[in-house]
Amino acid sequence: MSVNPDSSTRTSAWRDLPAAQQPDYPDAEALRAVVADLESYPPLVFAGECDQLRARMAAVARGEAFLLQGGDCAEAFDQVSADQIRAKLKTLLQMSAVLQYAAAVPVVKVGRIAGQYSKPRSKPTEVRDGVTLPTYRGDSVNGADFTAEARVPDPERLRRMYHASAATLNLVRGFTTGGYADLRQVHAWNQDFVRNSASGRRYEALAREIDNALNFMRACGADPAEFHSVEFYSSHEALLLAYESALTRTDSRTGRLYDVSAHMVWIGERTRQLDGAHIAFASEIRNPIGVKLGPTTTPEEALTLIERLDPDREPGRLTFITRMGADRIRDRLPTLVEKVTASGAQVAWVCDPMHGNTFEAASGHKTRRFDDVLDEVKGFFEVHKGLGTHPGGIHVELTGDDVTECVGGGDEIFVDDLHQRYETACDPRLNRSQSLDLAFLVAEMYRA
Ligand SMILES: O=C[C@H](O)[C@H](O)COP(=O)(O)O
Ligand SMILES: C=C(OP(=O)(O)O)C(=O)O
Repeated sequence: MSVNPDSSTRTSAWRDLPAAQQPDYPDAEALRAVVADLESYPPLVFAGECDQLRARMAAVARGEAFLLQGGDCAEAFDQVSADQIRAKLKTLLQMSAVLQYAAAVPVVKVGRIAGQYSKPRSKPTEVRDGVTLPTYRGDSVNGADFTAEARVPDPERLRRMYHASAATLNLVRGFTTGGYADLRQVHAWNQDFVRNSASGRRYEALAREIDNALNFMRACGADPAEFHSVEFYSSHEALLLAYESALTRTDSRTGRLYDVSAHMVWIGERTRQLDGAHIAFASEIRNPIGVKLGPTTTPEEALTLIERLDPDREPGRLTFITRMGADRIRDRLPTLVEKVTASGAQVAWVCDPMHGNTFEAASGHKTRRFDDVLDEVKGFFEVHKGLGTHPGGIHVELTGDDVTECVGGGDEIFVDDLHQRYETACDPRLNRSQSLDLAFLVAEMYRA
């Protein structure tokens, strides 16, 4: 199929370039019709909010704030429910409270949420019991069921992605501004969790301290609006260019193009080719942009990415999300950071400790060791401390549910437990307890 639907008015350079990891739609006309509809739909976010996030990310790049970016590896259409969205949000709010209080740093909160429906894959096909079918590429592309019918890419799924994103974002906005995210709720976020988990109990002790601090401030007459709601932003991988491009709009204030499918989008490790369509697309939009950098990234590539995506060297515009693997971060990251810093660019450096640490357990489950995740974050902090640069944040795959997908953590999950609640649509996520453990440990590292 072509990602070059004629109906678009947003002609741009990316359309003539090779686009990796795009679905092979059997019906080009059906794709064109969906894209035309998407082009007419209202934006999911406002350009002004993207600018606000860019300003927040500029503080991260300058070393004045910390990014917490997290959520599902792959959102799924059948999981757009109040319970699941609330659980994810609660986990992120708890992590953020830990970081803000224990590390005393402003936290920029960004979900992998309300649009994270598309997955780049290592292989185009999957084989089970001798049967070969196209690989599952996320609910925005095809179905996860292992049947020939489910695996056919269906452009109607792009429309469902838009509606699922809109419903999710609507609830997220309700939760974050309607009282649920009020700091007075620090205990409520933990209520269902505290009794049976060590990290829950540790959190509860911290929540009591926050409560005391709030009471003290209130007694002093200070009760700022910032305590009653939370700035929360959405993000996802800008993978499907037909969708992302259909959701670009010209901002009436500035005349610039924004991808209004999310506040921030990132370009993945598999699609960041310098001469490819994804980088060209990202260079044309004004949103804050992330780029994943794996262990093979050369300093020259990083510098060219800066040239393409942040030619004005604007702090907050570009975030490098490194995902090297625990065994390589101390070796690969220093040169990249050194050369980028020497170039004068002020990017935000963020650690994704998940994607370089995946392995297959004997049971066949894809998993990650909590200790490897932690070790990669430690390596990230060590490198930045050594170079005098700012460890700007973490980017994590997590869920608010008590799944058993990653091994280890304080409430330890063993390899033999993986089958119990292995629910991810793609890669293994930290569960709530592991996420909180990570937040406490990161707070300690940041403070140190
Ligand atoms: O989340 C990232 C990728 O989509 C995922 O790691 C790819 O997994 P695969 O190697 O099973 O295709
Ligand atoms: C695919 C992802 O990561 P990466 O591009 O780093 O492999 C992801 O974050 O979902």
